[in-house]
Amino acid sequence: MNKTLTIALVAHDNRKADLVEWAVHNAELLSKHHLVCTGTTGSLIKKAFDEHGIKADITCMNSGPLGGDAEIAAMVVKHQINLAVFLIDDLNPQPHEADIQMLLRQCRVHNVPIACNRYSADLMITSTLWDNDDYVPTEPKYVYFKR
Ligand SMILES: O=C(CO)COP(=O)(O)O
Repeated sequence: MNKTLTIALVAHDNRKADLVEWAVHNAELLSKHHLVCTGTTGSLIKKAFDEHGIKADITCMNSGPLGGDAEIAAMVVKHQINLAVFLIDDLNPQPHEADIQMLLRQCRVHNVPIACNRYSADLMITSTLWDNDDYVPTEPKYVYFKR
């Protein structure tokens, strides 16, 4: 991929091992991009990258329950995120469910690709569309009533 992307990486506690493993597996590619993570996810990815001698540009926001998802959602709204990988723990409740839904919703509203499993993440980071200047993503066509 020739473009430099800003990629959000977020995982719930029970999915962090999975995301760290995925990030290390794809470190060569990820190290060419800017990574924005929620606090704990980012510190674990940094640690794993350090252990493997991988240099990467990683920005850590607040921890998810303390507003990290909300900060990344705000970046999505401002079109500062090109791609998000969000491994959600679908089997346990989270105290900040509202923020999680907000991040997912803002990615849908602003047409930001978001992978919620590793298979989707693999497909998204290997897509040739990133470098295809003729490809223009179709925006969602919402019909809504203005109040
Ligand atoms: O809770 C999260 C996402 O909803 C992740 O936050 P942390 O990476 O800080 O654990």
